[in-house]
Amino acid sequence: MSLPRSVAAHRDAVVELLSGPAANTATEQFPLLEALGKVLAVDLHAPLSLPPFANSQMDGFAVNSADIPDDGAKLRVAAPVPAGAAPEPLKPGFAAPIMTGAMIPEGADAVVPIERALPSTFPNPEAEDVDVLLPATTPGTYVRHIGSDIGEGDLALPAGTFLGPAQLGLLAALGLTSAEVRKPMRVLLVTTGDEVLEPGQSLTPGKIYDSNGTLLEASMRQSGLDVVRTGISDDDPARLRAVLNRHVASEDGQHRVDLIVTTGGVSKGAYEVVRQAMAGQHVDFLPVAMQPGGPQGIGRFEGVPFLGFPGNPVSCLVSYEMFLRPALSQIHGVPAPRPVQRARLVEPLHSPEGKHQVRRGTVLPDGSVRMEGGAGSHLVHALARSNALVHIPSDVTELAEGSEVEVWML
Ligand SMILES: Nc1nc2c(c(=O)[nH]1)N[C@H]1C(S)=C(S)[C@@H](COP(=O)(O)OP(=O)(O)OC[C@H]3O[C@@H](n4cnc5c(N)ncnc54)[C@H](O)[C@@H]3O)O[C@H]1N2
Ligand code: MOO
Repeated sequence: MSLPRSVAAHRDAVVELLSGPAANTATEQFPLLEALGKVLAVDLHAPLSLPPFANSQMDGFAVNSADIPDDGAKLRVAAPVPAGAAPEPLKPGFAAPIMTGAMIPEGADAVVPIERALPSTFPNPEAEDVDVLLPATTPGTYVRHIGSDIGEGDLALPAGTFLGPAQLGLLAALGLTSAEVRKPMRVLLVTTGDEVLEPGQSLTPGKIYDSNGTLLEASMRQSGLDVVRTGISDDDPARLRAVLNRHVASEDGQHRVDLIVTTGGVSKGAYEVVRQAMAGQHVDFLPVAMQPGGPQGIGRFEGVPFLGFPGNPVSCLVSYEMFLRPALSQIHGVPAPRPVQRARLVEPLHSPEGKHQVRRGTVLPDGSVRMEGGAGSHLVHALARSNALVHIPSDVTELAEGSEVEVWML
């Protein structure tokens, strides 16, 4: 039996597997919301400045600060400036009621908030010859200057940026309706097992529902991947091979998927469908010194990169988080790596010798971490309560309460 491979060595192998000539350099234009979770293909320069005009940060009075000496001044109230209006220039000695977001009139250089005015309420807009007493202010106070967020022509987002809510919000603020994105990497995801049923079917003795498909497709979609599902494969290797062949069949020399991920059928049972289906392919099945997620398959099926994750749901999630997700981050810059923190254990822990253990836990507001469930890789409920992966290095077998561990925030 081969010696277990270290977690780092297996991650390197996954990086190498996926680092070949870029499978897909094509780009596509997507409407903004459909670009969510995808990667910007080009450097994007701002077509306009933000803010596009100087505007008020407060409800108050737009003034020329030079009109108000240190001990304040009474100014004549000008026509009000609501948000959305293009105001008249401000005359000397006047103060214009102005609302948050409204354009600063020419001739004004500061805003005095309404709370600091006397009286501290806006006059009736119909009333004529009304005065207001205002304190001194300095140029620029409560003014949001044109281009103070980004200037027209400046780099708004570099190529390679992951488009999340904030980035799409920026594109919308710039008036854009679509984005040119990298055609996402396409993954064929196949869950396997005679015992596994689609959720929604009626559960008969000995069967369980497929959680791996949903868990991994959700993980992959969050990382911006395009996921193709085949339905659950039973334990017949010939049928699984046929399914894989159908999906990798070349079109004009182009593979239809960039990566195959399977779950289950990789360990030492009598019916290991994935192992059997890969006979004759350049695929290794090997133990990685990690728990859960020990048994792993890696290689190429008909030339297409292949990863075989073990069948237990938590093993699948941990395999994804420990190998595929970091490899994508390293190669493509997206998704962003999981935030890494240190946290204090609220309880003592044991860990098997020679294996990097990845437990699931909840990082609490005081910086400590509570384990959710035990080490078992079938504990999906405990996983669903967790917000972090808790790492216990392979050379550590005992940790006392209060010990510091590395956690990855999910
Ligand atoms: N004699 C040994 N037995 C096992 C070993 C070992 O080293 N020697 N390793 C154990 C470990 S660790 C793992 S992990 C599993 C890996 O097994 P497989 O990848 O072959 O997966 P299966 O046997 O098909 O399934 C394992 C487990 O997961 C459940 N499962 C499978 N698919 C799904 C799915 N889509 N959704 C939800 N649950 C699923 C399946 O019913 C099994 O309970 O092997 C151990 N055994
Ligand atoms: O490695 Mo298995 O994934 O512990 O259950």
